[in-house]
Amino acid sequence: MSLPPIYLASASPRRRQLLEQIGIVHEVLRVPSPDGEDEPVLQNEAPADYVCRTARDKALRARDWIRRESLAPRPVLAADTTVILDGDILGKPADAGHARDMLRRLSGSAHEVRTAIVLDWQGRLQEDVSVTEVRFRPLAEAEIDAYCASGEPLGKAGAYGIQGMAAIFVAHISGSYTGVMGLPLFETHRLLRAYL
Ligand SMILES: Cc1cn([C@H]2C[C@H](O)[C@@H](COP(=O)(O)OP(=O)(O)OP(=O)(O)O)O2)c(=O)[nH]c1=O
Repeated sequence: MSLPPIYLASASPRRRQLLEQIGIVHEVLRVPSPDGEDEPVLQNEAPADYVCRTARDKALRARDWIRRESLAPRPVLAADTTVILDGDILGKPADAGHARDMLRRLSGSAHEVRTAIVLDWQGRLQEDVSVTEVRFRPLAEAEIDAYCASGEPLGKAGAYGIQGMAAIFVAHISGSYTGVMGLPLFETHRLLRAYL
């Protein structure tokens, strides 16, 4: 069944690649964001709420941008990926030192990766979320250093990319591999098929 073309409101090359993988015709919408950093967490906001709110905010910023720029109306897809360890949100690392701290924490234990997806069409927001448990084997200091020096942790939630060199850290996953990468394809296709 063919789906209409959509806007992908994301600067993430992974999300574009994943959407291409399942043949969804799309145009990348580059909505100017306040800065390239993670949105602040609100007081007493649970990680599960944070990831959904952030994805909704991205979709709503895209809605405003389409209106302001008088772009052709089309469904908008936005997403947010967050790594959660012991109830703490591990966002994108600010620098290599920050990445090293996160990887030390992830070493030898299991964490959760949540990716919220939001579809905005005809004035209504529809959302879904994928939840994946990822377990890292214990990491040696030297491999954490080498991984940080590679630059791969930057721009990625939790300071790693499962699709890159960090694949060798991942002992087990339970959930959605594409969700960890940034766009859960099963849930995304299901959402688009249900509402478009
Ligand atoms: C855990 C993990 C995250 N990531 C990436 C996916 C996301 O790009 C990023 C999480 O940041 P997000 O804030 O979800 O997304 P983004 O800022 O990169 O892009 P945009 O808001 O414009 O859509 O981390 C991986 O590529 N691989 C992984 O294994």
